[in-house]
Amino acid sequence: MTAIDLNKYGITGTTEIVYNPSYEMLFEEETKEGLEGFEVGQNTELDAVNVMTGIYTGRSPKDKYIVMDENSKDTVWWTSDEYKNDNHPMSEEVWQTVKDIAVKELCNKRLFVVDAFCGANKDTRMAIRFIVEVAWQAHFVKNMFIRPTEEELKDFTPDFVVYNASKAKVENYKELGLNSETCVAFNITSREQVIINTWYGGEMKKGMFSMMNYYLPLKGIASMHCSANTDMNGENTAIFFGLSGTGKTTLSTDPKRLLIGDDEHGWDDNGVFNFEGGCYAKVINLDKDSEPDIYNAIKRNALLENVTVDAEGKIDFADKSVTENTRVSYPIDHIEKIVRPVSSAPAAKNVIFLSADAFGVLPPVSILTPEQTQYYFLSGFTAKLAGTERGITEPTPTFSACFGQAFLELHPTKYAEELVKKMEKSGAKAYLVNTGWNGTGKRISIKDTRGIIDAILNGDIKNAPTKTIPYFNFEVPTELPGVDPAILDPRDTYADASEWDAKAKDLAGRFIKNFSKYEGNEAGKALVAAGPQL
Ligand SMILES: Nc1ncnc2c1ncn2[C@@H]1O[C@H](COP(=O)(O)OP(=O)(O)OP(=O)(O)O)[C@@H](O)[C@H]1O
Ligand SMILES: O=C([O-])CC(=O)C(=O)O
Ligand SMILES: [Mn+2]
Repeated sequence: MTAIDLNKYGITGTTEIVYNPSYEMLFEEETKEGLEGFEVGQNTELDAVNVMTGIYTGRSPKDKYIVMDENSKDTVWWTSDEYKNDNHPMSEEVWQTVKDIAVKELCNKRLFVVDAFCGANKDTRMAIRFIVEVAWQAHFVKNMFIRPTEEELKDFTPDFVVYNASKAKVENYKELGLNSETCVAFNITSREQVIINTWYGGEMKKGMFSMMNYYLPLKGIASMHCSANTDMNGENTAIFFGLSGTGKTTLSTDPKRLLIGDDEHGWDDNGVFNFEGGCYAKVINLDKDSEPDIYNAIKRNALLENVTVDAEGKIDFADKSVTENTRVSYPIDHIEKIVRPVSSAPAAKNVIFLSADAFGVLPPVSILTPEQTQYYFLSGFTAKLAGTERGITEPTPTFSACFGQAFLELHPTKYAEELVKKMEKSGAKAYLVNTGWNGTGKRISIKDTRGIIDAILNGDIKNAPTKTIPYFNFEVPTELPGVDPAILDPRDTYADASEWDAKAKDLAGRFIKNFSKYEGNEAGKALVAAGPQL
């Protein structure tokens, strides 16, 4: 076993280091006698362990901080009154205090240390060292990040260190001017992340994604919250942007194509590459027949989170009593059709923006002009359903720049600039795909959406007859093979088209209002004409 010295991080008195545990070892650790509380894992009928992640079953953006220092002060896109975001500044003094809390928590313990990579390309990847107390957190990062070979581990020198002190609390947070006892802080200069009082693994996954989003665009590489796949020859690459729940994981897992990755990618002069070594799929209401590949990926070494499991290990995927955000992480090779051995492929030819529109306004597919591409990328629209089940209340519109505002460390226009450059070079076309609702009150079926995606990827959409949708000026096909023609013009899904009209005007107004934050400069102003018009 590689000798790891934690003293240099200030972590002293370590009783044992479990270094890069094997999957067998993780299974033993997660299910061994004597574990308590949220450390307990339970094996299930699918032979994957399920864990409860604790109070936090999702990320905590209000507790996210970045150290403001000489290096970061003029580069990071800080939150401001004009444009609020999740990049809250932290002073170097407060950073030292929270780091001390984390280090103290990790002293005199038996710890798991996982060394892994973020980024499939050797020249731009980050070597990350995760120091955690909880076995399943080690399992989560082993699944989600790129697992080094024995050879790579021999001379592994971390570029970034993550101190996960999920069991600690920032007791004096008020005094420190922080939001709560929970803290997720990044130091871009010393290249460290500190996590306190949240057990949720997504803070490590999306934390390192945020760091890639900082470092890569500054090197001229696009860094994107998207899934990606390519054809069986590894030639016709597509990327799928979208906020949570819009279908990145579902639609990129396609038995006809090779998966590159389901959530985080870079795009450099050689093409599109995955940051991750695994996938993180939603499992709420997971259906074996409509999503066989994801279902079959749930086996030994996959890790379920917050799923309801009975004493015999029987899983109830329909139960959302713990959270709607039930998940499974699995190493990417649990999916059969993937790009091997490195998760990368040539530049994308098709760029798809996924939006789950709960207003029932957006067409299921729109062909975007280059200007519309920029406008809708910067807008990053999706809608969440407020009410859970019956009696749908108000849909909640979300405008999240670049379909991933929570993870952007630079100004959104920087990501748009890099994407446009790459798209121009490869001659890529962009489409806006509504995976949400229409006038029927039902969600557009996965079958119809898959038919639309197929038509984009095999070029059928280029030969389809089209029409223009008012207010948005979207060009939409009127027929596509394998897609119900009655849904392609959203107005046709309403008993009375004037209903669509009223909702469309309302949504157009929301876009216009949201976009005003980009109108401070000439480039932003120039894009207004590409957006909805009232
Ligand atoms: N037409 C549709 N297209 C895509 N997904 C759909 C559609 N209708 C229903 N769904 C459901 O919506 C969910 C999409 O979730 P998915 O995990 O693919 O989103 P995601 O974009 O990967 O989110 P995250 O960023 O949180 O991982 C799935 O549960 C899927 O079954
Ligand atoms: O990490 C994920 O896949 C879920 C996600 O996008 C988020 O954290 O908002
Ligand atoms: Mn996903």
